[in-house]
Amino acid sequence: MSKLFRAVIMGPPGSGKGTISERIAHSFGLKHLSSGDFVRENIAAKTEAGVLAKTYIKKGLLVPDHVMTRLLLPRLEEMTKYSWLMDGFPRTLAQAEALNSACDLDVAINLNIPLETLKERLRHRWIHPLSGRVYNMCFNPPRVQGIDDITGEPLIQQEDDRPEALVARLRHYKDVAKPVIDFYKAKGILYTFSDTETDLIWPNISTLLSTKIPAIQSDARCASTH
Ligand SMILES: Nc1nc2c(ncn2[C@@H]2O[C@H](COP(=O)(O)OP(=O)(O)O)[C@@H](O)[C@H]2O)c(=O)[nH]1
Ligand SMILES: Nc1ncnc2c1ncn2[C@@H]1O[C@H](COP(=O)(O)OP(=O)(O)O)[C@@H](O)[C@H]1O
Repeated sequence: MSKLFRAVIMGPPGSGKGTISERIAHSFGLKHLSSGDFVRENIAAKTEAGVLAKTYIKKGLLVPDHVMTRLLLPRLEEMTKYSWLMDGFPRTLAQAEALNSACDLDVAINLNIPLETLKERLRHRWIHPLSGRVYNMCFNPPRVQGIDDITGEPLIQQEDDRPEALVARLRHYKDVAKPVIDFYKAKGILYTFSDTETDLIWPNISTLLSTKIPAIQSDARCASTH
C-alpha cells in the first residue's frame, strides 16, 4: 500500500488557501480538511467546543489553542486511513506542536501574497455564512449576484474583510504565523509560493505535489470521495 500523504496549507486571510485546497483535493484525491468548516460545524451542532468557539469568533478573535486542538485532533484520528490536506490549522506555534505530536507531515505549503492583492481580493469576497462557501465577484462569482449557488440564500460580506480591518488582521497574522513558518522550515518541509494570482501559483504547487504524492495514490483518485 502506498504511504499516506499529509500536508498543511498556510497563508494570510485571502491568500487563496481555500481555493487552492479545493484544487489540490480535486487533482490529487486528498481529503480537504478545513479548520473553519470544523468550527462552523461545531457551532451549528452546539457542541461544548462549538459554543465556546462562537464567543471568540463573534468578537473577531482566534479561537484559543486548547479549544481548537480539542476540536480538531479527534477528527484527525478518524482520518488515519486517508491522505489529507489541512487548511487553516495550525495557525499558532502551540497548534503546530500539538499537530506534530499527533502525526508526521510531509509538506507545509506557505502562500506569500502581496498586501495590495489581498486587500483587493477581500474587497470582492462574499460568503454564504452557514456553509462557509466563498465567492469573489470577479474571480469566481455566484451564478446570481448576491445569492448562494447551492441554497439560494443571500451572501454577506464579512466585517473582517473590509480594507480598514484587514491591515491589523494581516499584521496579527504575520506575528503569529512567523514561529509556525520557522518550525516547518527547521523540519525541512516548508514550501513557499509567492505570486499575485492563484492561477500562476497553482502549476508550481501541482508540480511539487506530483513529486511528493505516490503515483499509485493519484492514479486511484477517481475512486476517492471528498
Ligand atoms: N482575483 C483573484 N481572486 C482570487 C484568486 N484566488 C482566490 N481568489 C479569491 O480571493 C478570495 C480569498 O480566497 P480564499 O481561497 O477564500 O482564501 P483564504 O482566506 O486564504 O482561504 C476569494 O474570494 C477567492 O475566490 C486569484 O488568483 N485572483
Ligand atoms: N486554527 C485556528 N485557530 C484559531 N481559530 C481558528 C482556527 N481556524 C479557524 N479559526 C476560527 O474560525 C474562524 C473561521 O475560520 P476560517 O473559515 O478559516 O476563516 P478566515 O478566512 O476568516 O480566517 C476564524 O476567523 C477563527 O476565529
